[in-house]
Amino acid sequence: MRSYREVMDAVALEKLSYAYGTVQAVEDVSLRIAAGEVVAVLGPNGAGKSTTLLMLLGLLPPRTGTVRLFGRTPAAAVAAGQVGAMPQVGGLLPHATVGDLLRFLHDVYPKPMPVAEALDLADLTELARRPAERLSGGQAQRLRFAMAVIGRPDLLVLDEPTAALDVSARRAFWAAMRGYGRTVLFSTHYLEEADANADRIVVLDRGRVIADGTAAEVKRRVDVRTVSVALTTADYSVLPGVVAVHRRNDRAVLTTTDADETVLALAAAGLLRDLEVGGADLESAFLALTAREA
Ligand SMILES: Nc1ncnc2c1ncn2[C@@H]1O[C@H](COP(=O)(O)OP(=O)(O)OP(=O)(O)O)[C@@H](O)[C@H]1O
Repeated sequence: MRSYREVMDAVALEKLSYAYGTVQAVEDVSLRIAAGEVVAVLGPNGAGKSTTLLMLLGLLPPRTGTVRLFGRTPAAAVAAGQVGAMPQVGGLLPHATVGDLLRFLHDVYPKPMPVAEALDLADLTELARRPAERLSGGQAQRLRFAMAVIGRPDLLVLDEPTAALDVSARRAFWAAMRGYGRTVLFSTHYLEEADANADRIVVLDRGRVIADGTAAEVKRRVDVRTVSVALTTADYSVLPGVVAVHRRNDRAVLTTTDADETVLALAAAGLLRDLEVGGADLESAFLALTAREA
């Protein structure tokens, strides 16, 4: 029997796994997303983000595990018009105009939004008569977004929606996404982007969920600093807090999750020469987190 929660969650992934031949792409991923949440799936290249989203959409059959969207199978939820997706790449009919493409989709869905509303949401009103082949990369991406939302899906799934967009195109895209106001699941490589646009961040690495929480919680987990001292032959990797050791010229550069403990241990071991302590930026903190789980 299905639990109440399972019926109510927009997304319920239960112990999902997938392998391409011998490559284990996704391993034992369980995830629940409540209706209305905006969730980012964050991870480095090859972490398993796209594979997870393909299984979620019913486009790839899981080796093990189950997917439920609003308590239904992905196929049933998609057929009911509850799911809109923006794939990582996707052709647009080149000669059709922006308006034509949206009008066509409008007539396909059971409860669509007016074409004018989709144009407005994606900031494409001025470009309605433009053939799709003459859109810039950022404009084409906004058209894919409009095509994903025009059916008024309850769940929007976006796979790296801003890959290859410049800064201003990214900003316009996220403004459009935030205007939608329903359950959104998107994947990204960028911690900053997840932080700015999601209520919750799920960090995936080598096919597994390694962190799941609000941006503040995930950032706290990746609150790392660099401690550097004059290099000796000591084994720095065993010191408390240390997650990575780099040798740079005549210095040992330690990435640590607890700078105080690391410095105290360096002092106790007589290794405290020429100390420098610095902050790590968010991106290197995220890299340190994914490296630590290796
Ligand atoms: N069609 C395929 N055949 C073989 N291996 C694949 C295939 N697609 C993905 N993989 C492998 O599965 C793993 C997970 O890939 P996936 O595309 O899901 O990761 P990702 O997090 O979306 O990566 P990216 O950020 O690069 O898009 C990687 O090791 C990848 O090389």
